[in-house]
Amino acid sequence: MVLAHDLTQIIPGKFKGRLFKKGHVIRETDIPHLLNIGKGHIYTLDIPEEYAHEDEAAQQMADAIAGENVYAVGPSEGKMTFKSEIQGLIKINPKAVHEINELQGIALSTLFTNRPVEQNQHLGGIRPIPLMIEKRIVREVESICRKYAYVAKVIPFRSLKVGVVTTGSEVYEGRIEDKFGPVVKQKVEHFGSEIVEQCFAPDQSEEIEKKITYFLNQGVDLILVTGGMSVDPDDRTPLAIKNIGADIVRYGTPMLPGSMLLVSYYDQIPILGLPGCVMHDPYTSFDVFLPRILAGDKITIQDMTTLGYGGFHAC
Ligand SMILES: Nc1nc2c(c(=O)[nH]1)N[C@H]1C(S)=C(S)[C@@H](COP(=O)(O)OP(=O)(O)OC[C@H]3O[C@@H](n4cnc5c(N)ncnc54)[C@H](O)[C@@H]3O)O[C@H]1N2
Ligand code: MOO
Repeated sequence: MVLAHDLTQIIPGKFKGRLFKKGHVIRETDIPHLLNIGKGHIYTLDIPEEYAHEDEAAQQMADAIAGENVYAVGPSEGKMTFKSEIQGLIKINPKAVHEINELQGIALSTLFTNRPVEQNQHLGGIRPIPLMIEKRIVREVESICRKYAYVAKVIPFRSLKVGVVTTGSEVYEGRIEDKFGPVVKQKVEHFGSEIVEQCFAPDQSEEIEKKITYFLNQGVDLILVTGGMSVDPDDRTPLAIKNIGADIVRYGTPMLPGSMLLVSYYDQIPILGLPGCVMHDPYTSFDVFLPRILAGDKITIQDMTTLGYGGFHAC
């Protein structure tokens, strides 16, 4: 007899995958292996006209869901897996995902939207739950996908010229070595952008303003001002950003770490005030907004205020 679907073996901690492939002709020597994974009975294939086999349905739905720069691999065990063609920012439409999952017998699972992804990174997967599913349901998935501009896509990062102003009299006067520059450089370069120059300023608003203005005149695409973001009398960065006339989206971000982050725009140029934790903690609110800015998103106040729910990252 011919197997109607893939058969899965799970050995905890060691293996989870396909032991027998759909279409395999079962031989006598397979029987002990089948019994070892608990299969005393198997399905043979007799699909009514109005139904689609899980593999075929998964493939058809994956084609409808995969948008720009997303491709799908499979089917394996009735599932198609989405992957990214490029490094970029993933955009998932949660409304569409929820609507698809409300259909009987469909499981679509994705990453959260607005996360950076690497080339070939797994983004999600879709499978019908039963072995066969009504073709009508598959068509409904396709029509939901047509209704929205996208369900899943990846936006490439732009290559921006970035200016860094590092504040702190202790660094400016050479009392301590700058540790902020290398961290910010590594993060910016990882996404394919470039720090054109790093300037240093003491804890004086006018000096910080001069350096920000210098970068605006240089025509950089993004300005990062490091340190001086909290409450000491020597923390002058928010004042300096305000004084040069930038529109402050928000000073204070409900995420830990990174609560003292400031996002602002001068014309279209984003100017970010980065608190000390960005230098110290591996994942902060800066890691949320940097990839979005590089992908061309304009950061809104809602983007910032909604970060609190789920925004606690052990700080
Ligand atoms: N009473 C309060 N204390 C703190 C608050 C607060 O709201 N109330 N916020 C905390 C948060 S959150 C953060 S994050 C930190 C740091 O904020 P700052 O951005 O103001 O950091 P600084 O005061 O400029 O420096 C703190 C620390 O880091 C060293 N530093 C700064 N820049 C550099 C550099 N380029 N290279 C090496 N080291 C650097 C600096 O010497 C200080 O030791 O504030 C919390 N506290
Ligand atoms: O800006 Mo601070 O991270 O909340 O540590």
